[in-house]
Amino acid sequence: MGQATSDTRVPTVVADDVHIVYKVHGAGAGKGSATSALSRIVSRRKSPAIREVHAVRGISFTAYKGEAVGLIGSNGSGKSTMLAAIAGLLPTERGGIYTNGQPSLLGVNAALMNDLTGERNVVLGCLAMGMSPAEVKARYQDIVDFSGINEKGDFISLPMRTYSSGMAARLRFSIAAAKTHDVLLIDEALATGDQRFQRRSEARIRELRKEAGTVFLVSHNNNAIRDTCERTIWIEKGELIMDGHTDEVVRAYEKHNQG
Ligand SMILES: Nc1ncnc2c1ncn2[C@@H]1O[C@H](COP(=O)(O)OP(=O)(O)OP(=O)(O)O)[C@@H](O)[C@H]1O
Repeated sequence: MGQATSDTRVPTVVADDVHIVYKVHGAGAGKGSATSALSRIVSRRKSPAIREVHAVRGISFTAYKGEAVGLIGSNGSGKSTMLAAIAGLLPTERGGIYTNGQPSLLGVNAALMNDLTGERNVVLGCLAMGMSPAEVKARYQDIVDFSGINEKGDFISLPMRTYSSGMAARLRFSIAAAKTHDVLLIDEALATGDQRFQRRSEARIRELRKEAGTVFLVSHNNNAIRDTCERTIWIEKGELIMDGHTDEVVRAYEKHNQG
């Protein structure tokens, strides 16, 4: 008999040689269009009608239940693209992403409705995440309190368009964090909000991890990554540079940025 393996971890996200290509239509093409007039001014070079951006190039990893995984890398390295692909929002050009459980993307662009009040958005957001009306009623006050939206007045009854970007991001996070997620994908949510809110959200992410799922966190804030994730994946130019313990990976990333 061979040696028994004792890996009892449950895989939640498997990325297998993932390639993602954006196809940008109308990049400078089209007779007489504003874009072509503009491109005549800015450049004499003829641009193709469709331009391809190969944003993710052969990334592979497996994430497990109970893990919080940080995604780091410089601007445009492919972190948000990878997150959107895990959420199932972008098709892969090559390779595949397999998820065990429902991924939820909580990002600065999560869909809330600007013309509706914070109150209505909390209810709709919770229903959209699959909560029953009774659950929404039971969780409503906790969500509003967690967001801190009402600390400086009755903002929750005002339309979301009157909120600052930080307030809106806090409300999005609070709605998404009210539910236990199989796979929770967070894009820069911790970078918004004041320090008190950041501490609250970091604590909530730790709870969400204990409650079962896997958390992915994209951030330029290395301290938030250190405090929240014990594993980190570093991406540059769409390629995986390093995948390991957060301390080691962040140290290498910081060293690379200093050099
Ligand atoms: N909708 C899009 N259409 C075309 N190209 C895109 C689109 N979104 C991103 N890209 C390109 O894909 C690459 C990766 O972008 P992505 O937003 O994933 O990077 P990122 O690491 O999240 O960056 P940042 O840290 O600046 O948020 C970049 O070259 C970017 O220009």
